[in-house]
Amino acid sequence: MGSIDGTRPKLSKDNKKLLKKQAKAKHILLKHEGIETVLHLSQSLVVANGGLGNGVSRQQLLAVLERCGKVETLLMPPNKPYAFVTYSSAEEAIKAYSSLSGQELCGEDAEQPITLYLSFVEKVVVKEVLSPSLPPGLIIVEDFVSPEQERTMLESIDWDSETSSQKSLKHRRVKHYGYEFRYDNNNVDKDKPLPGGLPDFCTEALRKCVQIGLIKHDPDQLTINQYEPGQGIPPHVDTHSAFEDEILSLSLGAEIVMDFKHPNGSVVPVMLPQRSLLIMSGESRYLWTHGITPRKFDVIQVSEGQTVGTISGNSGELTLSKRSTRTSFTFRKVRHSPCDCAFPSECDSQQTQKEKSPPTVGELGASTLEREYVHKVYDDIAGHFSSTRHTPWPKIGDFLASLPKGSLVADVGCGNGKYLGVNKDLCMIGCDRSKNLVDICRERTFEAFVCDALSVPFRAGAFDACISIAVIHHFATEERRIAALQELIRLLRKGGKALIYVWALEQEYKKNKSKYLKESKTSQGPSSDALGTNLAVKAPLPIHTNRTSFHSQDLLVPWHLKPTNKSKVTPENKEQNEKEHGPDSVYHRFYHVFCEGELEAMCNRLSNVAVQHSYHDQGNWCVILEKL
Ligand SMILES: O=C(O)CCC(=O)C(=O)O
Ligand SMILES: [Fe+2]
Ligand SMILES: [Zn+2]
Repeated sequence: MGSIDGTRPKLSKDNKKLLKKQAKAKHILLKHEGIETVLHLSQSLVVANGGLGNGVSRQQLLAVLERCGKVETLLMPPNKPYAFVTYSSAEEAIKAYSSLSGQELCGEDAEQPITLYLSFVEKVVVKEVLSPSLPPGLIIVEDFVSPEQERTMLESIDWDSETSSQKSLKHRRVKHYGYEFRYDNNNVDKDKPLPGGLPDFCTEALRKCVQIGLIKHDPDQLTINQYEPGQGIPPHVDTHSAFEDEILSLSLGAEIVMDFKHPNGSVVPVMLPQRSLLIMSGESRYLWTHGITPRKFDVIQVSEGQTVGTISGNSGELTLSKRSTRTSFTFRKVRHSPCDCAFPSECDSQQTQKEKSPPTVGELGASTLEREYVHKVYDDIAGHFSSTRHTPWPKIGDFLASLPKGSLVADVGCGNGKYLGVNKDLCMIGCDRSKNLVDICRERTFEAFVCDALSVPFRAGAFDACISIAVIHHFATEERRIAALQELIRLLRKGGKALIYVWALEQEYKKNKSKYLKESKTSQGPSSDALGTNLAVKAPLPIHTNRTSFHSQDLLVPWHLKPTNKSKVTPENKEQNEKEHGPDSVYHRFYHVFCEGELEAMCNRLSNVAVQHSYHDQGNWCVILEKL
């Protein structure tokens, strides 16, 4: 406000801008990270925009901070857009606060300079995560080949000879020997070995593997992957039925961090030093995915002697390492009989056998089921349903708040439009299968239209972000759930984000009951046992008792319709309702509730996305995806 009382010194335009930006940075820190800044002076500061996540390295930030005094500690949490510095005295911290706030810095990967904003913090608290241990069955042998051998091997690759076994994939260059690996079916043509077998320049390294007893099988397939900085490979499990247990990967040319993920969501970043050999076997080969995040820098440990293995979560020891060209030699042995590993959930050999038993909900059955038990029901209960859906969930609000101003966002399955208006800085468009719900959105003056989530009439890559809240669990088969996911991803531009929520089988997580279980009320109406309606008899699926734990993944969930202002009960529609849904007006919605890891595993099967975050929120499994 343009104060003219003359008591306050007039701030320059630049100063005002700085203060405004600083206030905004403080607000974001508090809102997203729970970091509380203080007004009084202290020895510690938070440096907003000075984090590893901003592409700022420890060395770079230290150099700037040390101009103002002696730095006692500098904590840089992995992937975060801030760092914490503690000076040996408050005077030094004050000096830093006044001279560095608003200062521009060119990050290591800078296209644009970033601006630092400093604020005082009482004390520095960062959740220290214990250094994870390596996934079981994973071994790294350092200095597996000599620098001379490395050079010979790299120089011997004939990238120029155009063969079908060499492809320039979007994310990296590849070349196959022994057998061609097909990226369309993630398998090899076992009866079509490539002429020439494995090249001679590998013989020495392979002999060493056998000699020191590292492997049981002699590899007969080699894939050479070459990654430029910024390139990677999506998380995957090498197809069980394609290759035997041990998979070897020799890292040449440069080090890189490979991420291993367990289906329960835990991620273990593993440093693969230059000239090291990685051996994946057992659980690490069959159950964990491995992948390389496409980026130009890795977060690594500064402490010397820590060049191999897992990266600690200790933010006092982390920095960035610039990637350079890495060439990996992945050796595998083609499998000629079905896999009988101990991890059937990830095993394609063991799944095919399962799929031979008759499906419970066939493809044709699936769309009929969805029509009767999802689309029609939502249309009938729209008014009442909408009256129970008003408060946006905080984490979904946070996701929307994190998107840049002006982002174009699709809410696929928007229901009553609960999220369409939560962030006025976004341009949001909703769609839903239920016309009555879409009408409610329009009454609320939101942009919304009717469409099916399997086919959203927008051009591919049109959106900066998408949300899919409580939608995918309404599809009756896995293929349709994957198709819905793919459609969502199709809408995203490269680098675009999607937030997905599905209902969880596990309604109690880490000893906490979800809101759904806690809200158990006696007024919830009859339990499933009392529902002897026609529908229940026709329904091929178990009927769930509301506010209790789930006993099956595919089920019908009752909805007890109560009249609302919008859906006034007239004698006529009461009669019609009772005819169709029994005297209680109980409707049933089909759900497939997801078990732990299921949503993430589904996402990981898609080649063009990376799961950025995966969590449990109020009885839902949730992921944030980025389109690659
Ligand atoms: O580059 C690597 O080390 C891994 C390559 C890989 O996982 C694959 O080709 O399946
Ligand atoms: Fe692999
Ligand atoms: Zn298997």
